[in-house]
Amino acid sequence: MKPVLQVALDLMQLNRAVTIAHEAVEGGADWIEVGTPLIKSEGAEAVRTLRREFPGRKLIADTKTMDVGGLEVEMMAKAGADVVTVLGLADDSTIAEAVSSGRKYGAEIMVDMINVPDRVLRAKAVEKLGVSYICLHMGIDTQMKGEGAPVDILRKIAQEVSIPVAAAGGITVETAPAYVKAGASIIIVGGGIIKAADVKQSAKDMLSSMSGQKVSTVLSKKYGEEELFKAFSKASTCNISDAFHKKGVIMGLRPFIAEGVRMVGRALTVQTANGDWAKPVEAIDRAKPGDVIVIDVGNAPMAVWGELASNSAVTMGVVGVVIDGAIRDIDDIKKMKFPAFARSVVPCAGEPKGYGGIGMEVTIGGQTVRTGDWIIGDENGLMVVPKEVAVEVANRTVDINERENRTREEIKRGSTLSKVNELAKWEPVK
Ligand SMILES: O=C([C@H](O)CO)[C@H](O)[C@H](O)COP(=O)(O)O
Repeated sequence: MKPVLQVALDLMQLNRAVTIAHEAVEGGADWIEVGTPLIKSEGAEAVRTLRREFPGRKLIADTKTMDVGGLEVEMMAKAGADVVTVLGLADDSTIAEAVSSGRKYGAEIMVDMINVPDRVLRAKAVEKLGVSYICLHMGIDTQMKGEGAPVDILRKIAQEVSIPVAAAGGITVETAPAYVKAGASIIIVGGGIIKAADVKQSAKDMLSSMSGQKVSTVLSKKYGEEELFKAFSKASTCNISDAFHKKGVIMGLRPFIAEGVRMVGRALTVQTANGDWAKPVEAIDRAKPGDVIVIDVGNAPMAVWGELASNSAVTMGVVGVVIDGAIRDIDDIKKMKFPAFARSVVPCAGEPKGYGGIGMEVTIGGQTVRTGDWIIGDENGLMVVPKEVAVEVANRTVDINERENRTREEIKRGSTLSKVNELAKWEPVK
């Protein structure tokens, strides 16, 4: 049987959700999910509204019920939901009450296995409680660490239960086919559709992908450790700053970077003294392709880097230089389009005496930088992302960038930033 496409309306704003739902249904989406964020922002009114907008179409209220299953299912069923989600982590009595209430008020129960330790065992157990669907789900925050819903677990669940199994969690046109092949009857997609400028086409593409056709997309899957260069190259330092909660911004250095160029690389750190260019230049020979040489010279006035060092760096595949101090030959360096960030430009350099060292932790523009940390720079400025959190920050960065693309599309259609975000409604009351 053809798998069902369920579009998850994970938005705060109900009017946006209705518009996106219509576009998704025009693109062929089968079921409509009132996403958890939408239920938390608008309550049962969101379910009522979407019920009115889509009479006869399967409507899922993603309440993620953890307690008081009977009452929550009653509320959602009365508001028009056909399916209500309950967490697999909930007590059996919560799930049993939800099933009873669903039978009374006309709603089926889908059990969301998010963060359940043994999902196969739990799926078999809840099936006995009378639920109608099992959803193998990797939550959005967990996805940001580069993890998708495990296909092998889905396959095992599908083999062990006789009720339909859904898959959810960062699914894109690249990853959907594997879940269908593993036995998923329902493919639940949020960001992989609702972030698109053209939601209708995105839903069509998802359905094509689910039927086995090769489809390309601008909406990204989540990235792992080995794909961070690609991930950080997809968005600006502004997106990174938003994703990293304004941490990691290297202050006070001037960008000497060509328009539209983004410097992305892993730091190779250097410490030196005023004007001493020995260790900065020796670091070039120790660098790996894709490194950014990051020099701590304590904002000293004499240059420790110039055009010859930049040409050497290009030879070694170094992608840029960051100097908490002075640079020279900036006219030539700009002509080379070699990304450079420095506090000042001067004509004078010092002597190669060899003070300092290579590879140690340094402080640049108020930020700690270690060899291996990610350094990203563009015309907006310079960021450092510690290696330990780089996967999560990179995925959140790409997500922010993609959500902005949808906002931009709605502005293009005649809205404004404050209207799209309903700023007046959501100004903090305290
Ligand atoms: O249930 C969901 C999540 O917990 C936010 O409420 C999403 O609907 C589900 O993860 C599908 O959305 P994507 O992961 O963005 O495809």
